[in-house]
Amino acid sequence: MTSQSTGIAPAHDGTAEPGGVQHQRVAVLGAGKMGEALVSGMLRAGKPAADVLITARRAERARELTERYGVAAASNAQAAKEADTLILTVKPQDMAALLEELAPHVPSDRLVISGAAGITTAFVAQRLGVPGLPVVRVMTNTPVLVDEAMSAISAGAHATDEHLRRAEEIFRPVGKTVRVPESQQDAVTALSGSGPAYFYFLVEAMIDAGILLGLPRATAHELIVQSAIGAAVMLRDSGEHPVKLREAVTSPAGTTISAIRELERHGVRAALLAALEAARDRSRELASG
Ligand SMILES: NC(=O)C1=CN([C@@H]2O[C@H](COP(=O)(O)OP(=O)(O)OC[C@H]3O[C@@H](n4cnc5c(N)ncnc54)[C@H](O)[C@@H]3O)[C@@H](O)[C@H]2O)C=CC1
Ligand SMILES: O=C(O)[C@@H]1CCC=N1
Repeated sequence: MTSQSTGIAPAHDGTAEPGGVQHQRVAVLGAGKMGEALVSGMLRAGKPAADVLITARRAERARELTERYGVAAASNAQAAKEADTLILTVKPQDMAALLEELAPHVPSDRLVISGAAGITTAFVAQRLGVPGLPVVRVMTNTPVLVDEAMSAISAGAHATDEHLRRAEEIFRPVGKTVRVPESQQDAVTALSGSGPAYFYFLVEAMIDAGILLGLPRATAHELIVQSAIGAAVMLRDSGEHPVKLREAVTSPAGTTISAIRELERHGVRAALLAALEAARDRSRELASG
C-alpha cells in the first residue's frame, strides 16, 4: 500500500492547529481487540480520523476497521514512515517478528509505545536498533472500551517527560493514567492489566451462588452486576479504605460475617496473593517467548 492509496501525508512533528492544538498522527500496529479499543477511544476523544492509522495482519480486518472508523490502513513499514507515534498492540509472542519487520523503516524521531504484556522497552529498542529512539511502555486494560481504563505508563531509556506526556494524551481520554517505574510493570500487569478478568470471575461465581440459592439466573445477574457497580463507585468516590467499606456492611452476628468466615476458611485471600504472583511471573516470562 502506498501513501497515495491511504491519502495521508508524511508524518510531521506537532504542527500547531488553529487554536493551538497539537496535531500528531498516531498509528496502531496490530489492531486487534486492544488496538481497536484505542482507536475508538482516540476518535471519541476528538482526534480526527485522518490522524489515525491502523495496521492489521489480515486485509479483511483492515477493511473492517477502515469502514467502521474511517481511519486509513497501512502496512507496518508505511505506518512507521507516516505516523509520529507508533503504538504496538500485537501479542507479546508476535512482538519480535513485528519489530524485525519494522526495524529498517523507523526514523529516530518517532515515539514508539508498546502495549504488550511483559515486553520491556529495552526489548523493543534493541530489536529496532535505532540509536536514541524513545520507547514508552504502557499497560492498559479492557475498560478502555468504556473510557474507564487504568493505564500505567513507563519511560524507556531515551523517553523524556514530553514523550510520557504524549502517551498520556492518548490514554487519558479513555480512563485514568499513572506513571510507574518500568521495574513495576510486571506487577502492574498482574494487578490492573489482568484485573478486570478477576472481577468478572468473581461476578460469574457469585451468579452461580445465586442459582444455588434458587434465584433465576437473570435476577442473580442483575443483583450482582449492580452491586459490583455500586461497590466500585463507592470505592472510587468515597476515598475510604476497602476495609472500612466492608466493615460498614458487616453487622455483628449478621449475614456478611458468616460469608466472610467461609471466604477466609477457603483461603480466598491467599488464593488472590498466589494468583497475582503467578500473573506477575508470567509477565516476566513473556519477553523470552
Ligand atoms: N486483552 C487485554 O485485556 C489486554 C491486552 N494487553 C496487551 O495488548 C496486546 C494485544 O492484545 P489483544 O488486543 O487482546 O490481542 P489481539 O490478538 O486481539 O490483537 C493483536 C492483533 O495483532 C495482529 N498482528 C499480529 N502480528 C501482526 C503484524 N506483524 N502486523 C500487523 N498485525 C499483527 C493480530 O492479527 C491481531 O489482530 C497484547 O500484547 C496484550 O499483552 C494489554 C492489556 C490488557
Ligand atoms: O492475559 C494477558 O496476557 C493480557 C495482558 C493483561 C491482560 N491480558
